[in-house]
Amino acid sequence: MTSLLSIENLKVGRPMDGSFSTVLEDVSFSINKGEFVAVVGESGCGKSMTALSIMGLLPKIMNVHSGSIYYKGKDITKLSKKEINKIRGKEISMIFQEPMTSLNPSFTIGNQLAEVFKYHTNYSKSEIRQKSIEVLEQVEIPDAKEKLGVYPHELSGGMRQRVMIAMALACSPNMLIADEPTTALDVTIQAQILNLLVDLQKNLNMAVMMITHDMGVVAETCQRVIVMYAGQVIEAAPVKDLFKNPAHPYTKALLSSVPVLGQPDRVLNAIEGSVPGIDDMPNGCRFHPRCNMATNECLVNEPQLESHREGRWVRCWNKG
Ligand SMILES: Nc1ncnc2c1ncn2[C@@H]1O[C@H](COP(=O)(O)OP(=O)(O)OP(=O)(O)O)[C@@H](O)[C@H]1O
Repeated sequence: MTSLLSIENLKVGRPMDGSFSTVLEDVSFSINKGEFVAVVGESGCGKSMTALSIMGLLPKIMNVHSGSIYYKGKDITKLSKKEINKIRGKEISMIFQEPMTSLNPSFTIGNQLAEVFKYHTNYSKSEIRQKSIEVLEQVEIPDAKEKLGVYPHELSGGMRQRVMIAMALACSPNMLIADEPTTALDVTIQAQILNLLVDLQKNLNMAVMMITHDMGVVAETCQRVIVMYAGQVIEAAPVKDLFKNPAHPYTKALLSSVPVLGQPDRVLNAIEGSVPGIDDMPNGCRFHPRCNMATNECLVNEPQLESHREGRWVRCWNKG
């Protein structure tokens, strides 16, 4: 299968007085056309920075130090602002955790959708109105025509997230990045939004990269999983293989901290310790201080991300 997006040895961070404080180190993975991929890991592992690197939206204090992000074969880290603006929102779109922080409270839903179309298309006013209704219907918002005239605060959290998805879909992107899209929603609404994302991915043959903490969500929605730890990819595998047979001790620990329905006696293990900060990285394997399988080699030498069985990649000296 050909990759739609391919990240190769990406290093991102913050230049400081002649030194470089790294938040992403040697990040490599790819996403195929129409594929639903989850990026998981604890808070601070670099999931959002990876997404923002793809979007060309890193915080001003950070930059791409080295490596590449190929989109349709072109390295988008080398594009000018003008060139990346043409891709962002049109070919690759992103939705965030809390729609209220992304929607402008002073403008109607119709106004905000119109802005997206005006920026990326040459549609007339009436075409924009028609397309806006169509895209709201696509995300299953009832009474789409009437909703064009309402303000974000007049909608529920779930409806606001649907509006954000509609704005992201407006120009039929090839790829949608969803950063914790359901975290701010209650459980029943979460399930509806996830089902919607899965349906859209299938019906539109759109690639989805979903960032989440929730392994339950991963099991139900995704085809492949990228596990990140301390700014690196430590495992990548098809979802069934990962759940059945996790190879990295961190992935095993993440999975053993998730409750399973019908297994009330299962012991849940919290992962002791915390993700190291960017200026506090241990030598050797970054996970070794928290790993119950660490050997002397892990303390000294940094493992590389290596192919491990078909379709799987693992960064560990003791992969199981
Ligand atoms: N604006 C920023 N300025 C400086 N450092 C930042 C900034 N945003 C994130 N970082 C640092 O970059 C690293 C990666 O953070 P990132 O937000 O990508 O993690 P994450 O895995 O997405 O976490 P979460 O699940 O909490 O969103 C962390 O060490 C974090 O402290």
